Amino acid sequence: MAAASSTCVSSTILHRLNNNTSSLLLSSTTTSRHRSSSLSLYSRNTSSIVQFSSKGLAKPSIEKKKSPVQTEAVKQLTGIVTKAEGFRFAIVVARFNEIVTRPLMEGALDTFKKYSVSEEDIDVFWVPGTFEIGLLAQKLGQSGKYHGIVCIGAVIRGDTTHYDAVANTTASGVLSAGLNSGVPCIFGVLTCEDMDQALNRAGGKVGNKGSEAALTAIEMASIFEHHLKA
Ligand SMILES: Nc1c(NC[C@H](O)[C@H](O)[C@H](O)CO)[nH]c(=O)[nH]c1=O
Ligand SMILES: CC(=O)[C@@H](O)COP(=O)(O)O
Repeated sequence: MAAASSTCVSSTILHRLNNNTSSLLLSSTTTSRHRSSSLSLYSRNTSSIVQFSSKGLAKPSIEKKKSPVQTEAVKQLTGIVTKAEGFRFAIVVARFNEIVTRPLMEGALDTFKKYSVSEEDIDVFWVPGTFEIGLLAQKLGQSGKYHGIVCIGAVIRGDTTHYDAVANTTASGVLSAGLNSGVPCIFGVLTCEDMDQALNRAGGKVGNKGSEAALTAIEMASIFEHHLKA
């Protein structure tokens, strides 16, 4: 097949392939004037090379993707939770559904103490509801007084769509507080269908999400303190 016609055919094939598949790179090489050009389609998604020639679609040769080589040179950095002494934390907790948020807050305090965070280095701030958490978390982060902010609330679905508004905006608010202040703000807010789900996560059979949030705060504070400081 002459190069031109094979290119024409190739572009047709490619057009069809492109319509049905994601990115494909086209490269056509002419092996010699007298031999048909071969078209190699490289799919970015895999390392497979599909070869076309005048004799039709050749059997694809699947190259086994090489896994990235792990070398000693690659640093793997994590937080060190056993070095929490001296870290200062704030807990912002919603009073709404206090029957749930208080045990969550107490779980966080227990975990901080278990990991040697001094009681003098922990401040607890009570806000009316979960929706109010984000703004205060950002202010506390921007104060420069804390290595981490634990945000605790319990949003429990009622009869209206208010749940979605509170739950979603609170998640965004806590994320923004961390991004805007540069201080880890940890999302320890329960979003539950009913009170049983909430109580099970506030020291019940599923554990204590407040305790988990405190441990996350220690790990993140450690990454910032031990790996990001100049
Ligand atoms: N329904 C829940 C609320 N609602 C109150 C809001 O958080 C907020 O205080 C109010 O909208 C005024 O801004 N709060 C929760 O923490 N949990 C709920 O289930
Ligand atoms: C998450 C809420 O705001 C919810 O508790 C309020 O209940 P309702 O949707 O019945 O007003």
